Amino acid sequence: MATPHISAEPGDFAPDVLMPGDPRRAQRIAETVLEDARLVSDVRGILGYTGTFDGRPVSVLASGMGIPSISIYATELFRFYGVERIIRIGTAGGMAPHLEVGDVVIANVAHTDSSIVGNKIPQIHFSAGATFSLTAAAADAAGVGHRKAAKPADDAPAAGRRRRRKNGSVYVGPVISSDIFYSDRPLTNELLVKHGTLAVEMEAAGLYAVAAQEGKEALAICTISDLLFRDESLSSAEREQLFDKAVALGLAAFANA
Ligand SMILES: O=P(O)(O)O[C@H]1O[C@H](CO)[C@@H](O)[C@H]1O
Ligand SMILES: O=c1cc[nH]c(=O)[nH]1
Repeated sequence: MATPHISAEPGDFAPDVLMPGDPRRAQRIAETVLEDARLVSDVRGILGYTGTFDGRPVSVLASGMGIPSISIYATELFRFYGVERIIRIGTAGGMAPHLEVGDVVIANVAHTDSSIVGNKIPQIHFSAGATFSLTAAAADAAGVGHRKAAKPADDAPAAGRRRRRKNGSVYVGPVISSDIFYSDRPLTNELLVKHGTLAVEMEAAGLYAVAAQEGKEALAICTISDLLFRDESLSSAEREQLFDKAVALGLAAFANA
């Protein structure tokens, strides 16, 4: 029983699915992290695989870019393939000044400018939140615990700040899931940072809204691929390959939540 966008048969997907945006990142995760991975869907080049990790069945399916795209794949997996939990393995632009390229953000909530999510329930500003148990398990696996991650003092010199910490720090906090990649809204970005937003990406809020609607579970774990307020970014090849820590946290969350 294929759906319009997934060619797999019932039972082909595991209840737990890792979901990167990029189909080539999905293929790399399947080939380098999962055991005995087999291709279960390739409609539109959106590759889906099922294998095992530490003896537990796990699938990986790309979402494509943006809330409409991830909403289609998440809905079809939850509604027609028995999927219970989806963890997005994304990239994101760092907004908060203490973030560095290579850091990881566990998105406990996702603000959005998307009307699909914002207007989901008439007259209500829908709150797009991750599943608590997955968030807590991912944070525990990262050693972040449930306390706010330590930030460098505001008056520390920038170079000193960078020397005192390693790339690959993990933070738990809000992201903005925007419909606009090439955004020209400096005031909006400044206000989002003032309100504690860590990073910008394009899918988490849509995934959380679909999970809420379908009564399922979801989380987004994003690796910082570029910095909005500093001239630093990864190439497309690096964005395809930089997922190790996020995948490890996602798999730990599936195992321990
Ligand atoms: O790397 P992925 O997971 O696709 O995530 C980010 O990258 C894309 C934009 O380049 C958007 O999908 C954004 O959310
Ligand atoms: O949506 C995104 C993803 C990565 N980097 C950005 O600046 N925006």
